[in-house]
Parts: sequence; structure tokens; C-alpha cells
Amino acid sequence: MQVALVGLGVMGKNLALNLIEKGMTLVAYDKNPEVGAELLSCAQSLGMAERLHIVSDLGDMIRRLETPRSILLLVPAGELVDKVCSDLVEAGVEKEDIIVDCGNSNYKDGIARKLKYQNKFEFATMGISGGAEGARHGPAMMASGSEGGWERIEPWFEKVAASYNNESCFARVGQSASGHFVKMVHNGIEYALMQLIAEVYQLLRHGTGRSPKEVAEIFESWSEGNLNSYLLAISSHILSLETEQGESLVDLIDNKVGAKGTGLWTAQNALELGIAVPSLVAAVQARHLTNTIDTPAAKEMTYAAKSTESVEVDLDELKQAFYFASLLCYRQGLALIKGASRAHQWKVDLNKTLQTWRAGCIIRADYLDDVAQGVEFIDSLEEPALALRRTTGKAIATGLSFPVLAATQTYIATLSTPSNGHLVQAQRDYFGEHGIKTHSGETCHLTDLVEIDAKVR
Ligand SMILES: NC(=O)C1=CN([C@@H]2O[C@H](COP(=O)(O)OP(=O)(O)OC[C@H]3O[C@@H](n4cnc5c(N)ncnc54)[C@H](OP(=O)(O)O)[C@@H]3O)[C@@H](O)[C@H]2O)C=CC1
Ligand SMILES: O=C(CO)[C@H](O)[C@H](O)COP(=O)(O)O
Repeated sequence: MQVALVGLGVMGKNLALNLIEKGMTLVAYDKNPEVGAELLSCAQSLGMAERLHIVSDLGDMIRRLETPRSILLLVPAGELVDKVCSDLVEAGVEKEDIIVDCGNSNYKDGIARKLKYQNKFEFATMGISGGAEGARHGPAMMASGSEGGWERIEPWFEKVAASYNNESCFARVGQSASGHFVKMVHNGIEYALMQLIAEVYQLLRHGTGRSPKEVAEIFESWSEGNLNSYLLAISSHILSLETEQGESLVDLIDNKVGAKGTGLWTAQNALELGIAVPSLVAAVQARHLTNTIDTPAAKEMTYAAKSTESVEVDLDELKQAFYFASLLCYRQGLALIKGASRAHQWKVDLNKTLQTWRAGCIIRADYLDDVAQGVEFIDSLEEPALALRRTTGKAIATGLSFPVLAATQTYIATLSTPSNGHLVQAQRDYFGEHGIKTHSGETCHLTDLVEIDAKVR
């Protein structure tokens, strides 16, 4: 099988080596010849250079490919994807050729591009997760669409992707550009889990006075059981790292957190679709808040430092709370995918989606089997639910900040305890005559139910 790849950055160069290692013949393009030369020398040192052709001219790339052509893009999301697509059309791409955008593109752009390029070539979308290591040795691949070109390349991507219990972590999860929606939500969950781990670290460090190294040891011990996950493992490793002078690595790093956009899009889409994912939204805002401190634009919102309280934390209870909150972050993400799939008629298969997340990706975790068991299973976890409630209360009492922990506890509490929505509905009708619905299903106004002589002015 022959394939071309445009973009040899962090992801592209590693995926290139993976593709040739799995037996594909690759024509790899980067506009910078030095980048191509570096990849070639890396492939040579691994003894796999005979299936690799480096080009720095798109016309040259097109001429080298057998038709119908299969071309992968791993370039930064946004306008650049359109620039590369139109350069490829100019270079000679034809109607039967398939171009797969493998970057973190917005799914809305994917839908627009499918229409825009429908008479020029087959435009397909695939989200990839796993960072440099995943791309090199087997990433999670969330593809979508039913373009004919997929049939040519799908069997190869099944080999290129990571595998879990002999099942590939490549899947065409649904119709249209749903692969990019699924990858976007994957990243939304990624933000929430990263922030949740950071909050557990915060509680242990500043709430109980443990050192980063001691927190690393706790995370390592949790990783030995069913809480094992990639993000917990890297957090444990990061917290264990010290300089030669014995300073913790984390203490050398500025607190302002960056973001490239997928977490924000997750929150925006959830809000637009009316699907509640408070833990995922809180994680995005937690990043925004780190940037509120001391930036010139937000200086008037920077408050004086306050003292905090110490607490005693039962480690078993904290572990259970962390497990339970993690399950709820995944379930919120899956609910969003399900809702979007219904709204857009994408027919996203949640089992296939979870299969792509089993290995290779950033949110892989041993407890995904528990996530897959669904809401009924999570509902049966009474002790962990209580642990989350108690831990959140204790954490907040320190005076420190726990946006995802608090949002997750609020999420489960809202869905499992008496609601106060009736008062808000009454307020809306009181001042704006927006209407209320009674328990018997009748739509009316407050004044249909009770006499109100004079309203508050
Ligand atoms: N890094 C990660 O962990 C992950 C990234 N992604 C996504 O994958 C995509 C690529 O990411 P990543 O590899 O990190 O990005 P990099 O910035 O490392 O690499 C981008 C590549 O695109 C090339 N490029 C830029 N402009 C053009 C152009 N006009 N024509 C052709 N090629 C061009 C760059 O070439 P040059 O260097 O010569 O300018 C570079 O090789 C992004 O959409 C990203 O969001 C997805 C999953 C994980
Ligand atoms: O897609 C990814 C992992 O799955 C990328 O690493 C992504 O760039 C991370 O997002 P951000 O930069 O916004 O933290």
C-alpha cells in the first residue's frame, strides 16, 4: 500500500516512521527539505528507508503516487488545511483521490470542506491521539465518513493504530466529520482529567502538606490497581522529577496553562447543544483562570493572596473519589457525543468510540471497562459516590480551588437529588410571563394556580 503524508512536524514524522514500519510505502512531503532529510536519516538508522521517498514539491509528490491516491495531512488546524488542499488541487489531485485531514480540525470545518471539495477529491476526516509516542508506535485513530477511499486504506490503518486485546484502536466511528467531533470531545475529557489530577495533587500538597515526591508515590501506588491510566502515570513521573539541587521540577514551571482550542470547542458545542458537561467546561475555565492572574489585561481581577487551611485526608476515600469523578468525566463526554450524533444524524457508535480510546491515546485508562458499563453501573457505586461528596466538601473547606472536583460533585448531585428548578421557573414566569409546566403536565402561569394581588416592584 502506498500513501503520502503532508506535514512532518511532531506528529507527522513519528506517524511516518510508524507507517513504513507497518509495511506501507510512503511519499513524505515537507516544504522544508531539511525536515525531510532528518526523517530520511532517522529511517535509515532504523533500516527502513527503502519504503520512504522524501519530497519538498507537491507536484513531485502527486506524480510519484499511484492512482487513486491516498494523502494524509498532519498540518496545524485552521486555514492552513484549506491552503494545503488547494495547493494539492493545483498540483494535480483528482476526483477519486482521498485526502484525510488527521489534525485537530474543527468538525464544522470538516463538514464545510466535504462540500467544498466534493467535485475535486474525496475529503475525509480522522482525529489522532497519542502525541509523539502514540504516532510512532500506535495511536488511537477516530475516523469518520463512508467515502470509497476508506476501503483502500482502512485495513492498513487498523495495523498502524494501537491495539487492545488484539482489537485495533482505529475505527470509523460515524458519518460525516464525526471523527473530528469525537477527537474534540476526547480532548475535552483530556482537559477535565488533567485538571482533576492537578486538583488531587493540590489537595495533597497544599491541603495536607505533602511534597510533590510524596504525591508522586501515592499516584504510583494508585496506578498499580484499576486506576492505572496514562495521565496518572505521567503525572506521577513528572511529580517525582527533581533538579540536581533537589528542587521539584513542577516548582520551576509557570502556572499559566496554554490551550490550542479543542477544549474550548467542546465547551462551546455542549452549550450550543444544551448538553451539560460541567466538569469539561470547568476544566477549560480553570485554564482561563490561571491566565487571569497577573496578566496586564486582567490585572484588576487579580486578588491578594489568602491563607488556606490544612485538612486530614483519608487516602482510600480520596482514591475512590478520584475514580468516581473520572468515570463521570468520561460519561459526560460520551453523553455529548451521543447528543451531537442524534442532532446531526451521524450514527456514532459509542462502543467503537470507546474501543479507539482503549490504547494509544492520551485518555487511555484501565477503568474504561467500567465507563463502558454505563450509567447503571456508575449509579451502583454508592461508596465512591459518598467519597466524592465528602472529599469535595473537605477540599473546598481548605480555601483552595477545585473547579473540576466541585463541578463533578455538582453534576452528580444535580442528577440524583431533589431539584430547585421549580423556583427558577416560577421566577421567570413572575417577572416575564414565560410560562410554567405543572407536575400534571399543564402549561400555564403562576396566576392560573394562585391569586397574586400585587407583584413585587
Ligand atoms: N502534538 C500533539 O500531541 C498532537 C497534535 N495533533 C494535531 O496534529 C496536527 C499536527 O500537529 P503537530 O505535528 O504537533 O504540529 P507541528 O507544528 O509540529 O507540525 C506541523 C507541520 O505542518 C507543516 N506545515 C506548516 N505549514 C505548511 C504548509 N503550508 N504546507 C505544508 N506543510 C505545512 C510544518 O512544516 P514546517 O515545520 O516546515 O513549517 C510541520 O511539519 C495539528 O492539527 C495538531 O493539532 C493531534 C494529536 C496530538
Ligand atoms: O490532541 C492532543 C492530544 O490528544 C494535543 O496534544 C492537543 O494539542 C492538546 O491540547 P491543548 O494544546 O489545547 O492542551
